[in-house]
Amino acid sequence: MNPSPVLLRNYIAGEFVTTKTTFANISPVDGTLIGHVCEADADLVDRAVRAGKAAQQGPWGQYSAAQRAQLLHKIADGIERRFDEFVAAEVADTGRPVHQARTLDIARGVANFRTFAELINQAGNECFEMRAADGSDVFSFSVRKPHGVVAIISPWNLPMLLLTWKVAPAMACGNSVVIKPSEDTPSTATLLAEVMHEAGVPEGAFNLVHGFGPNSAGEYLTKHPDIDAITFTGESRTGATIMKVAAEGVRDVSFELGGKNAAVVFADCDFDAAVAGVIRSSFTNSGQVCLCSERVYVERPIFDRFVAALKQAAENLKIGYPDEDGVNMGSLISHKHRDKVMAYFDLARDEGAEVVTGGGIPNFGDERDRGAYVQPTIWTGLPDDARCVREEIFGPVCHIAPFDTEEEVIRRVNDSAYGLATAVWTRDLRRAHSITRKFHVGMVWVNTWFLRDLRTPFGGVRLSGIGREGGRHSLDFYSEITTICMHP
Ligand SMILES: NC(=O)c1ccc[n+]([C@@H]2O[C@H](COP(=O)([O-])OP(=O)(O)OC[C@H]3O[C@@H](n4cnc5c(N)ncnc54)[C@H](O)[C@@H]3O)[C@@H](O)[C@H]2O)c1
Ligand SMILES: N/C(=C\C=C\C=O)C(=O)O
Repeated sequence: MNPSPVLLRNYIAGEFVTTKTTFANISPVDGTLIGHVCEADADLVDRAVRAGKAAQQGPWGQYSAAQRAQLLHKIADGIERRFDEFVAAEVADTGRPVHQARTLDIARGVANFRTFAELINQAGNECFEMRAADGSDVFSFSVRKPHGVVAIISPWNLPMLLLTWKVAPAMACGNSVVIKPSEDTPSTATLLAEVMHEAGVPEGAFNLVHGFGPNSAGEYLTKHPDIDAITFTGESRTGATIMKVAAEGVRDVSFELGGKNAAVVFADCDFDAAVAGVIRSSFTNSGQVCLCSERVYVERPIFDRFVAALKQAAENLKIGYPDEDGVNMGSLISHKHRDKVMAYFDLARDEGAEVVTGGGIPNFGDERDRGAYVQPTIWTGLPDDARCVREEIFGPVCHIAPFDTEEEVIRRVNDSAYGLATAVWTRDLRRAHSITRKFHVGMVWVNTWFLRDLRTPFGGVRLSGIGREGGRHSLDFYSEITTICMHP
């Protein structure tokens, strides 16, 4: 049972703002009311964007890169000071294990601010020298300036991690931001606004509006003519909708979208490590990670043994309350999302899948039966053109199939409308080097998964996204660059 319901407010021009229209925030663990959220209407979104624009002409627009870096470290300090509150808020909204919220979600929130504080402080700009036709030595150099006001729209699966992955570089580059978190996970974004306020972020530099997508804050924000760039993380079809809106005014976009990622397990792999790795890549966060492996291909000589081992490992996963000792998996984000996942469980049977394990809803015999839990599920026996093998499900489920040659598995992995991430398990270094570049994806992990160096480019191809963020790639997206040519 959650403590007394809280009221989550918007944050605009340095002030917390309530609204008459609110929506409920419901716990996915037991269906109880966590609190109410103040929904921003078009006027309030307009106020937020205007505050962001005004901030560019005020003190925030005068901050040097070093001053912005210092402020980002102060924000990271503020999150660390309230770390347990952020963990509790993320767990309340999502039902995830406390351990994951501590070691992944909130820890990455701090790391994102610290990483981009360092990067903006060290970032140099290009400078070239040439001899002009008149014999003069000419210097051409570039300078970075902010776009202005950046709309940041984030999803519910890794709320704090993904929101700060965008807020940190956007502010590092001097932009004002208006954030619109998912309606399913409003709590840590609201805590972040409190930390921004406590850190003394100049008014209008950071603004928060709560609401939904269509005909609500999300749409009002992306359609606002004073939004200079849009960074969005979410479903591919939502990205397509936002891209059409961004075309009005030709605004820059950065999209991190859906995936139908593959894990490829060769017979020469470290078997136990590969089993543990595929369990992680299929069931972390109840499979609600864009990078999760919903397709698993195993070289035929070890296929039967691997299926049996993966089945056993999946059945050993502890599903339960977020704060239970040793819990590995929590609930899905909502009943609505669970209905979507369960519809795929039914579809898989209709498409002829063999259910190796799972496929249903766990029976706890307590209030968790009012939550949004599903069983970790493994299928086999489906053809590559089955919908369950081609469409993103975004739950704790994977389909496992045998393969015989490298050429075959590369072709099958690439036979997808998505292209986000692939995980490869092999001890053969030659093979690892030769096949990894042949996958049409944004990222490939070898003998690991979701291990992140925040300086590297992150993003997807095809329906999985547009652009790359991470390291200087973020600085390039969140900056306008002017090239200046100096003739003596
Ligand atoms: N590639 C990545 O890095 C990455 C990371 C996380 C999640 N995702 C993807 O996100 C999806 C799950 O997240 P979700 O269900 O929150 O996605 P979603 O697209 O339903 O919503 C994402 C955000 O967009 C807002 N939104 C929805 N419609 C909008 C519109 N028309 N205009 C403006 N805003 C709108 C929502 O309110 C929410 O804040 C999955 O497909 C997952 O693969 C991708
Ligand atoms: N963008 C990142 C992760 C995305 C996870 C998708 O659910 C990251 O690790 O920076």
